[in-house]
Amino acid sequence: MTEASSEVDDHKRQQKAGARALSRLLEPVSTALAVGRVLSAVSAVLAVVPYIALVHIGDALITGGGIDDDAVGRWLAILLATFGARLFIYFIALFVTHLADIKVGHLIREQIVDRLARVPLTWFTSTNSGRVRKALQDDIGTVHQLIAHQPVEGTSAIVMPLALMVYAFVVDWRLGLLSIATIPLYIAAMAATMRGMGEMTVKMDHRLSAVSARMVEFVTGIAVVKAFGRVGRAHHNYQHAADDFYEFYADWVKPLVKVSALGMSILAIPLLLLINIGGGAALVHAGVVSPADVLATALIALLIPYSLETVMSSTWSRQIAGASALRLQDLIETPALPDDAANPTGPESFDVEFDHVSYTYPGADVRAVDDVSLTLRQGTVTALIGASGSGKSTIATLLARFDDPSSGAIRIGGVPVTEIDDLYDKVGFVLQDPQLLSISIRDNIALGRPDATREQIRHAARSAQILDEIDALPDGFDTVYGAGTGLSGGQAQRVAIARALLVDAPVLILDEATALADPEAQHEIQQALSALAVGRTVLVIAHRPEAIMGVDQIVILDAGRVDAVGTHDELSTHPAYARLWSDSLTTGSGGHR
Ligand SMILES: Nc1ncnc2c1ncn2[C@@H]1O[C@H](COP(=O)(O)OP(=O)(O)OP(=O)(O)O)[C@@H](O)[C@H]1O
Repeated sequence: MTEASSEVDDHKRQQKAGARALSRLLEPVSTALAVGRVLSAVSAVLAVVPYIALVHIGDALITGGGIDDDAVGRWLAILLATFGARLFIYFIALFVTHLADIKVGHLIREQIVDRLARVPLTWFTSTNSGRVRKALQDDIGTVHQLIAHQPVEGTSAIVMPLALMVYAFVVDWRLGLLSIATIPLYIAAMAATMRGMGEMTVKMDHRLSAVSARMVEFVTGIAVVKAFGRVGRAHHNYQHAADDFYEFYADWVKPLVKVSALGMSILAIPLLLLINIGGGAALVHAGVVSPADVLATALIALLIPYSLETVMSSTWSRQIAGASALRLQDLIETPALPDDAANPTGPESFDVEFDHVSYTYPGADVRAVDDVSLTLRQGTVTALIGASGSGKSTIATLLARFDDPSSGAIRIGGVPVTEIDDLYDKVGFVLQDPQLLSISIRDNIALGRPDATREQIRHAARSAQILDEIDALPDGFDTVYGAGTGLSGGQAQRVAIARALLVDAPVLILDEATALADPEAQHEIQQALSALAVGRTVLVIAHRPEAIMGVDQIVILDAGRVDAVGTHDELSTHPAYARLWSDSLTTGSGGHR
C-alpha cells in the first residue's frame, strides 16, 4: 500500500472513530436533541404559512376588482401569527438544545476532572497539559456548536426548503420547477467544495493540535527560556507549527474560495431572479399563474441556496466535532492508577517497606529505579543520597504514588499503598516546587484539610516559621498567592511546610533542596523541617551529605540501585560514601545536583 493511500485510510478510520465517539458523547441528551429537531421541523413547516398568506394578500391587492379588506386583514393576521409562532417554537427548540449542551459540557468536565485526579502524576507533561487545555476550551466549544445549534439549524435548513418547495409545486408545478432549477448547479458547486473535506478536516485538526501543544510548551518554559536569552530558538517550534498550519490551510482553502466565488457570481441572486421572475412572467403572460404566485415562489427560490449552505456547514461542523469528541474521549479514558483501596481503616503502624521495587518512566528504555528493597522504620529519618539522576526523587515520589512501580510493591504498615484509602492523609510531602495555587494563603495551607480552624492554620504557620511574615502581608492570610504576592521562594517553601504540618501525615517525604532554595531563610526552613519530622517516618531526598549526618539511616543510590545502607558512622569507610563527601567538598554544597 502506498504511503498516501494508507494516510487516507488512516483519516477515514479516524473519521469513523470520531463519529462513534460523538454519538457516545451525545447519548445522555439524545431525547433533548430529538425534541429540538422536532420543534425545529414544526417551526420550519410553519414557515410556509406566511408565503401562503403573502400569495392571498398579493392576489387581493394586485388582481383587479374591489379590494377585499376582510380577506387582506385576515391573511395579514394569519401571516403575523404564524410568523410569531414559528419564531417562538424555533426559540424553544434552541433553548432545549442549549440546555442539553450545558448538561453535556458539565458531564464532560466532570468526567475529565474525575479522571485526571486519578492518573499518575508522571502523565502531566507539557504536551498533555496542552491536550487538556485544548479539550477544555476548544473541543467543548466545538461540541457546543454541534449540540446547541446544529440540530435546530440543520433540521430547519432541510425541512424548510422541502416544505416551501412542496408549496411551490402546489401553487403551480411549473413555478415549482423554476424554483428548484438552480439546485443542481448548487449541488455541483458544493460537491466540488466538499470533496475530500473529511480527510482535510482531520489533517487540519492535527495541525491545530500541534499549534496548541507547541504554544503550551512555549508558554510553560518561557521563564527559563527568557533567562537564558533563547527566546528565538524556543519560539521556533511554535512558529514552525503555526506556519505549517497556515500553509496547509491556505493551500486547501484558496481554490475553494475561487470555486465558491465563481458559484456565487454565476448562481447568485441575478441568475435566480432571471429564471424565476423571467419564467414566471411568461407564465403570468400565458394566464396560468398570478403575479403574487410568481413573487412567492421567487422568494422561496432565494431561500434554497442559503439552506444548502447551512446543510454544508452542518456537515463540516459534524466532522470537526468528531475529532473533538475523539480527543475528549481519549482524555476521559486516560489510564488511571488502579483504585483497589480495600482497606478503609488503613494501616495501623507506619513502617514503610519497598519490596523489590523497579520503575521505568513511560517511553524510557532504562529503569530509573532498579530492584530497590528498603525498610523505613516508624519514627526514623532515612536519607536518600546519590549522584544526580540516581533515582532519589523517583523512589520518593513512588511512595507518594505519583505512579505505581513497574514491578514490586510499596507497603505502609504492611498494607500496599495501592490499597490505602486517602493515601494523602497518611503520606505528606514537601518537594522542591512548593506547588502553591492561586488561592488565598489560608486556603493553600488548608488544602489537605479544608475543615481546619483558623487557629489550627495559624498554629501550623507558626510551627513552619512563617506566621509573622504572613501577618505582615497587607491582606494577611487572605492574600491570594501569585505574581505580586510578595512571597519569596523560601517563604513559599515554608507555606508548603505549614500545609504538610496541618495534614499531620505519619509518613513524610522531604526534599532537602527546599532548604537550599533561599539561603537567607535557610535556618528557618531547617527549623521548620525539623519540627515537621518529629515522630514521623521520614524519607529525605538529600543533596548534600553534610545535611544528613544526624539521620537514622542513609541509603546510597547508584543508577537506580541501592549501593549501600547504614548510618553515617557505618558508611564512613564505604568508598561510594567517601566519594560523595569528597565530591561535595570539591564542588561545594549541592554538588550532586
Ligand atoms: N519524567 C521523566 N521521564 C523520563 N525519565 C525521567 C523522568 N524523570 C526522571 N527521569 C530519569 O530517571 C532517572 C532518575 O531520576 P531522578 O529524578 O529520580 O534522580 P535524582 O537522583 O532525584 O536526580 P536529581 O538529584 O538530579 O534530582 C534519571 O535517569 C532521569 O533522567
